Amino acid sequence: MNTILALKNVDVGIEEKERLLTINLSINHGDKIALIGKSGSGKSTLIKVANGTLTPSKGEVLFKGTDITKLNRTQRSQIATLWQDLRLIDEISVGQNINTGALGRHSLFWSISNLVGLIEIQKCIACLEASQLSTKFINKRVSTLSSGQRRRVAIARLLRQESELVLADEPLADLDPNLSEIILNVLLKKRTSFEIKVADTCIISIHQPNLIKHFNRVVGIKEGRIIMDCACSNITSKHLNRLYD
Ligand SMILES: Nc1ncnc2c1ncn2[C@@H]1O[C@H](COP(=O)(O)OP(=O)(O)OP(=O)(O)O)[C@@H](O)[C@H]1O
Repeated sequence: MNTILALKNVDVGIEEKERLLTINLSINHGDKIALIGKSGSGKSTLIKVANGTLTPSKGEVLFKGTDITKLNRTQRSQIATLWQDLRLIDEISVGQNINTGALGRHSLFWSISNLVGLIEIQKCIACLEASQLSTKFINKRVSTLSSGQRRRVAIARLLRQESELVLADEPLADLDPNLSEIILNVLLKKRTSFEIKVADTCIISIHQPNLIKHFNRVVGIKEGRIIMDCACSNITSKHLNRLYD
């Protein structure tokens, strides 16, 4: 099994409130993981630990065998995150925001050029199309967009990173059912007609249990502990009741 990311005996928040407890999770190349659980169960916390921005109080996180805190810039750029709060830059355009997804692969000169004016427009257009946003948005400021449009800009930025691993925290929030299904199919690489490389491996937190059939693995969190980790074909209503009661 080709493990991309491993969380080993991870605890978060011992001194305050416990947010994650004894998390052991191996993510293998090609896994498409639905991360589910009640609000406040620890999904966002797990995603932040998995991308290295939140340091566990105990345990370790390894990306392809290397301690996540010791990754260089190129290795780090292989992990793309869609943040729950999106973290878009209101003052620049949609296209420029999308390009920030590629900063990890480029020089400081490239970053500055992107701030002066939009560059590599074709790549931005491919990401916009994959995110189901019209190219007419490319020069608009993100501050003028609706919440669902902003989320899709963040998804386009995620795709622009062309990473090996995607960690997406509620990418389908604010989206209607039709768009949710299309975007999910893009993130799961089931819809591939775009000029953009999509990661083979992903963890996607969702609040819609009816969508777990699209994934091949389901991880369920309850009160900071993983209480379910299995193939989605094995999930029963009993599992879901236990998770959400
Ligand atoms: N910055 C923080 N400092 C301290 N505790 C936090 C912080 N962020 C979250 N928590 C707590 O950690 C627990 C898990 O929160 P988390 O955001 O990971 O849940 P979640 O499953 O993503 O919830 P939701 O579905 O509502 O987004 C909650 O009890 C929350 O109050």
